[in-house]
Order: sequence, then C-alpha cells, then structure tokens
Amino acid sequence: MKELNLQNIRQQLDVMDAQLTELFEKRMELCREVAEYKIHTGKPVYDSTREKQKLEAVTALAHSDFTRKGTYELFSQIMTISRRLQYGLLAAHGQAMDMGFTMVEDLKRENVRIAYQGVEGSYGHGAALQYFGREADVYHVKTMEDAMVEVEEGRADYCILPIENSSAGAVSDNYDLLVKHDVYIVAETELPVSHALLGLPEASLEDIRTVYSHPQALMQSSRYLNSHRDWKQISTVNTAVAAKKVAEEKNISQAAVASPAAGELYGLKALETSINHNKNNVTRFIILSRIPVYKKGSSKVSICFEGAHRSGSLYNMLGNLIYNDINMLMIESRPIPGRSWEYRFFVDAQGSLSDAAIQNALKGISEEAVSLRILGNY
Ligand SMILES: C=C(O[C@@H]1C=C(C(=O)O)C=C[C@H]1O)C(=O)O
Repeated sequence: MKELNLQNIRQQLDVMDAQLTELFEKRMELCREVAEYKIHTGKPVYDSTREKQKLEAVTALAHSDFTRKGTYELFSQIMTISRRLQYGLLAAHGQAMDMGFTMVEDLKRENVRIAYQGVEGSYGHGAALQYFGREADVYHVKTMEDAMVEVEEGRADYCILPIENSSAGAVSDNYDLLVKHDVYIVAETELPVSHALLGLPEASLEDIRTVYSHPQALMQSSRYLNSHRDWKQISTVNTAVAAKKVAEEKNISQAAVASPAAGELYGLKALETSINHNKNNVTRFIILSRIPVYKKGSSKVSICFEGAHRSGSLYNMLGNLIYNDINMLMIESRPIPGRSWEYRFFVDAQGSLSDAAIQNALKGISEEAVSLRILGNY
C-alpha cells in the first residue's frame, strides 16, 4: 500500500484550493459582467432555465453518485452567490424594487376609526385603547375577518388583531387572513395578559361555584382553577362575554376569568388577580391599514412567500437574508389552501424598507419565489 503522508496530502489540497479560489473569483468577475448586461437590458437576475441546464451539464461530468450530488450542491451554491452579487450591483445602480410602500413621518391618528374583534372589555379592546389612547374612536365587530373587511372597505381606518401570544404561540387564522385581504401591518403593540377572577361586588371566594371564560383563559389559569375542585368551569366565546354574563345574571355563585379592565367595565370585583400560571403572558397585536405606508425608523419587515416545491427552496429564500446580513426575527409556516402538504412562509426580519440590504434581499426573494408579499414595515 502506498504510504500515506498527511502533510503531503494537505499540501496538495492547499494547491488545489488556491486554484479553486482563483477560478471562483474569475467566475464572479464574469457574473459581474452578466450583471452589467442585465442592468442595461432590464433582464431579471434569476434565470431558472439556465440554472437547470447548468446543473444538468455539471452533474453529467461527475463520475460517482456521491460526487454527482456534491457537484449539484456546490454549483447550486455558486449560482446563489452569483445572484447575490448581481442583486447588489443592480441595487447600487438604483434599480431597486418598487416596494409599493410610502414612508411617512407619523401614522395618521386624528379622526380615525378603529375596529377590533370581540366585545367591550376584551383584550382586543384593551390593546386598541393601549395603542390609540383611551379617547380613541373604537368599535367592535364579530370576527377577525370582519375587522379586516371594515378596513379594506374603508369603514375603519385601522383594525387591531392578535397575532402571537408568548405562551400559546401564533394566532394562525390571522396569518391566513393577512394573505387573503388587502391590508398592511403599520404598527404593533404588546399587551400583558393577566387574568383576574371576577365576581359580583357582594361575592366572596367562598360563594363561587361556577366559573365562565374563554377556553384559552381557563387553560392559562388551570392551575389556580383546579385547586378549587368544586368549581364548575364553563366556556364562553370571549373573556369579556363571560364578565358580562356574570354581571347580568347577578348570581353570587358565578365568576368570570377576564381582564381587570373587563371587571371595571361591567362593575365586577376582582376576587383574585393574576391567576394565570405563566406570569410572562403577553399578546402581540398588529394594527392594519388599507394604505401601504411605513413610519420612518420602522425596524421590522413582515413578508409572506411561497417557494417552489423542491429541495433547498426555503434555504435559498432565506439565503437572501443571510447574504444581506439581515437578522431574521420569526418564521411561521402555514398550509396553502387547496394544495395539500405545501406551505407558505411568514417571516419577520429586522430592518426598514428604505435599507439597501432589505431592498436587495426582497428583490432576490421576489425573483426566486413563486410569490412574495410584503405585509408591512413597522
Ligand atoms: C450568471 C447569470 O445569472 C444567474 C446566475 C447563474 C450562474 O451563476 O451561472 C445562472 C443563471 C442566473 O440565474 C446568468 O444569467 O448567466
């Protein structure tokens, strides 16, 4: 057997890697010329047919299954890097994508109407007042979708909807609705969710036999509620509806799990406060407008995209963020209606639509994805 000498093999690898690097740089120089051609002709950076042909051609040169697969991966990466280079050059020539959004100094807040889902005293109501002020012109509708339609059809300037809870996670229905309706996220607000046990003013803990609330709130307070084994727990559509029911039925044995604000509104007494076991329970609400604007200094961009249904597609989409040095804050996937086992992705990234890095990344995703929608910058 030939004697193996590690040092000697490594020296050969070093020589070869230097050659590869030199060739890689030469290739990128050619790609720079391709970019110039595209700047002058307006041809898009991404050419999937050419890339497919290239992958077929280079893999045909390989001699084993292993190197064929490796060649495929290697050239997919090289072409991805080549596209990044070209997007950067196009952006530097002022050929940034028109995002369709206008930057404003401030969001309009005077004489605005705001729709929320639920009833008075619900957490949605609380979030609306927290963001727009206690004097704001707020009104409620029945469903989350109704709230979006109010905005879309111009009856409301804004609507406010829960999108994520720190313990329960994403409010998935609202992600789906964001794609269905022509509305844009213009702001967000975080509302600490702290449940109280609310009873009639004359009630005391010993009187309670039945507790009403939304199933989520009952669950979030289950440790406390289950320590009172004799209490019957009954679900309602909303925490505020539970509070209203207790106030109206005037039965001393009934209590509701709802916010202290709902208690105040319906004239109930807090028999116990902060009964949810996760004390860091916060719900993030988004504020939607039908006008695509973003406030100067906004730092979070939300997008939604569908990638091609093939290996590495998501990886390549996210590569656009990585190569532009953008920090991804959140990713959520949702099934695409009517297409079993295919998904669309919702991503929050740090930055503003006026940043070159964000523009560059979005241009890349928009060319390479099946579809891209910018949901907002706030
Ligand atoms: C270099 C080009 O741009 C892109 C990158 C490619 C590559 O690096 O080979 C191939 C096709 C394009 O998606 C080109 O159009 O030829």
